[in-house]
Amino acid sequence: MEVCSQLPVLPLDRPVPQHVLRRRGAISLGTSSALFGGPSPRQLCKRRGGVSYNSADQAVLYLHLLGDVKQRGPGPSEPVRGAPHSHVKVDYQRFHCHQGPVRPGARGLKSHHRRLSFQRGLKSRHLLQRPSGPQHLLDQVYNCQVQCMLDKVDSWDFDIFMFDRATNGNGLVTLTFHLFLQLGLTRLFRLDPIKLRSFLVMVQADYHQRNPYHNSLHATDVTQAMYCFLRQPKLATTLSSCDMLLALVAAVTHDLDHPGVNQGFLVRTGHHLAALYKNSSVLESHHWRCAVSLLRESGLLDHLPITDRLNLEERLGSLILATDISQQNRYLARFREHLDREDLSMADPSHRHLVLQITMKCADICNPCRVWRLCSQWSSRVTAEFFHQGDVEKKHGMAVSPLCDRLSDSTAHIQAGFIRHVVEPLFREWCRFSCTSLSHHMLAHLQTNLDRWTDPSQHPETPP
Ligand SMILES: Nc1ncnc2c1ncn2[C@@H]1O[C@@H]2COP(=O)(O)O[C@H]2[C@H]1O
Repeated sequence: MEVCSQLPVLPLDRPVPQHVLRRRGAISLGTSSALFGGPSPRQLCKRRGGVSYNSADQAVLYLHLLGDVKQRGPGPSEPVRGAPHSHVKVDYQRFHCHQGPVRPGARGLKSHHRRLSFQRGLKSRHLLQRPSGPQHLLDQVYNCQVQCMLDKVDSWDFDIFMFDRATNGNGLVTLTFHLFLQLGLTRLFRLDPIKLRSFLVMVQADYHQRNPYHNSLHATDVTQAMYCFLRQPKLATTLSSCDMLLALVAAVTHDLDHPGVNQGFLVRTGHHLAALYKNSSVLESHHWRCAVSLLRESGLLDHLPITDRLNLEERLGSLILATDISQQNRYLARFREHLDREDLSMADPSHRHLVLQITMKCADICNPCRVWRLCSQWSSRVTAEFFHQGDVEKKHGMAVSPLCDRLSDSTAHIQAGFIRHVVEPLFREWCRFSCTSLSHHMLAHLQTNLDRWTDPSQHPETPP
């Protein structure tokens, strides 16, 4: 396993700052006693130093030791004298595979598991399993299921909820990594697969899993939709590889660090982000800046010339900002004008960019165009998030935002309005631009779903 060389080292004798803990995680010294099999945690604690890991790199533990330390590594346990102020890198995978000083179930290992994230915990458990156990067979079943699902990742009826369960909540990383390979982007841009994975792990972690709707599952769903759109002939034959790269990165990052409340809430509560972005496209600007910071932190594009990187970052911003739903009419009017004049030229980079913005918008709000089985789940999730915001507003004596009052709004009513006024106008234009079987399929689902939402016999609580 390759080791990232440019990882920042935690300061040796100062406490780990909270922001470093959040991004990189930290493991107490107790863990290192399990690793070295030697001194007790108490003894180690007397020494200064620490153990850290990078949340993006699941294979390596970093030990920072001060003083004269006897170390027994995970391989043949020949004692090694650490130099004062030594900084030791430990191959985390070898640590788990090697059964030497560490026994599964031993105290050190248990505490180790506790401190790992869900994602990393799963991975390490997997590495510890014996090849012949029944759990291992279950893993095989899940791996096969994931592979089978990925083979159909271009299907509009792709069940993202089942995929997320099959990947144990790691759908974003698994699916996006696969799509980078599928589109040949990893090879074309000479992307380091480890950095790509690190980037995606950080992206997934920066979505709030407690949000019913704006979480990593939504980002995965949007990325899968984006892939379906990129495969449409109008795009597949005209977009550059750079456009494709941008489109995937924008889709997967477009709601990063979403707080689960809307811009109006942030403005009215005087949130610092609202002040920072002057009450305009507050959330989208934040998602974009988070995306840029993770791109830079992962070093994914570091090998590209700086001008190309800056240009990519700017265009990424312009795609993410296009998802601001309050600006929909502006984008749609421009798109419609081109379609009416029939002057949209995919050879023109600025026209291609507008098309990408519209594609991004379609991917973002395509959930009502999915088959009912999927669409209804998204509807429940988005309503749950709206109503939760309304509950918070009521609790603090604020005016309840539109669509957020669980006493006077209903899922069916919200969905019917959203489909009629927002989704349908956008997808009608999209269908004019890309008149394919997928576009007709989406419009057909949209109509079926609208019929169900507006059928009073199915939704008796719907206001007339
Ligand atoms: N099924 C849906 N029903 C109602 N609103 C939705 C639905 N899907 C998406 N949205 C809204 O569309 C918005 C698109 O931008 P956001 O992700 O910021 O927030 C999203 C929701 O407010």
